[in-house]
Amino acid sequence: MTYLLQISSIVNLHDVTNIWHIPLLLRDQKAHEAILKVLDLQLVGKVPREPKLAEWTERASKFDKLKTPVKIAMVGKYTGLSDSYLSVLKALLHASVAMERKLVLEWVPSCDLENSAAKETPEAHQKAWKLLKGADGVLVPGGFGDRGVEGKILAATYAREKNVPYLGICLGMQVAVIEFARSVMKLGGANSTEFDPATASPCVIFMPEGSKTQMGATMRLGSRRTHFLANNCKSAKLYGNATSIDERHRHRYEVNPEMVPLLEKAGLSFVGKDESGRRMEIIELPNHVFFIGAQFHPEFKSRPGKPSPLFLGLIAAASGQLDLLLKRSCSVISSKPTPPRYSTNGTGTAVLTIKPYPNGHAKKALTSLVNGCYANGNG
Ligand SMILES: NC(=O)CC[C@H](N)C(=O)O
Repeated sequence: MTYLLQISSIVNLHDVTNIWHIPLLLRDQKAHEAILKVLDLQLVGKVPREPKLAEWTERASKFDKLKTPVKIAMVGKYTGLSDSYLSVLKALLHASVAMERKLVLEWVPSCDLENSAAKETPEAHQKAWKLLKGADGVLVPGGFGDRGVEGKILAATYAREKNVPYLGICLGMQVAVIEFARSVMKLGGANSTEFDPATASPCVIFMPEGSKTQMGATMRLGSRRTHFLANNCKSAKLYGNATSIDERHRHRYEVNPEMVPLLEKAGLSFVGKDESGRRMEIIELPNHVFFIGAQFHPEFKSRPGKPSPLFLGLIAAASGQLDLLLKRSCSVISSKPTPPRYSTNGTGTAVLTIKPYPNGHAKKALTSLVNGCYANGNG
């Protein structure tokens, strides 16, 4: 069979400084017109509308110009395979762009932080700790299985004790709870039953409605509602003083509701819960510069022009801009929500000029944002 390919249907995508330039290359070569033609979606007698890419263009070109770095240590298991954490990586990039910082990501294999690595692989151990200690912020992403968990717990201890900004996602929140129980409440053997089914202090447990024998379709998945219980907490402010938010989930274990009163008494705040009030969604340490854990995955809803509020908070805290961000975020929300908008104040510092969208998801792309830039230029 012979296909006739129209010359107008051939586009050339050469290497660009960052991936956000690609839609612009497509537009320049009128790829949108070719696609509409092939799909027979052209309006008769009308010229195809030009794609609205002004904000996108601004972001793509500013992306290339960012200089001030923000260094984030990503403490995980598959640090050799960045694609395993692609959504997290992109969410960090979106937030860095919004906060006008060049993202420098340090991959820290959690196993290498563990005490056993000091003997077995001393060089890797030293390197991992050097990377962690050199970072402006720490992120512990989601994960399954016990390999490297003790290293993640050590990273949480480090961030808590040294007042280094910390964002824990799903497993990253669970390890922060385990760490708090062990170090602050002195419950030495505290653990998740995922890693130690016989632990005497099960601060993270298997969810009652789950099934251990049937792995398919038994996870708590998808979009669920979180209700904020304290509106003076950082996360509620970051979400524009929202009373509730919808974020996406993917987990089998949860913070043990029976242990919550004890954890709270010892100083850990559970600021977001599900509608039943028994399922913990967000933790915070009130006296820490930024120590937040979320049972959900905020990275899944992050977009280039509307960064996830929790990622924005991490990057803001890691770059000394959190106070400013929170001050603006907690101003009165109008009945008609508007997206957060930033401009520069001439010193390269981001200034939030418009109140955030209450559910944390801006309806349109942020304007006046200078770029964040991940080292490989991809994003
Ligand atoms: N996505 C995750 O991080 C899951 C965390 C943990 N393994 C659980 O199933 O609850």
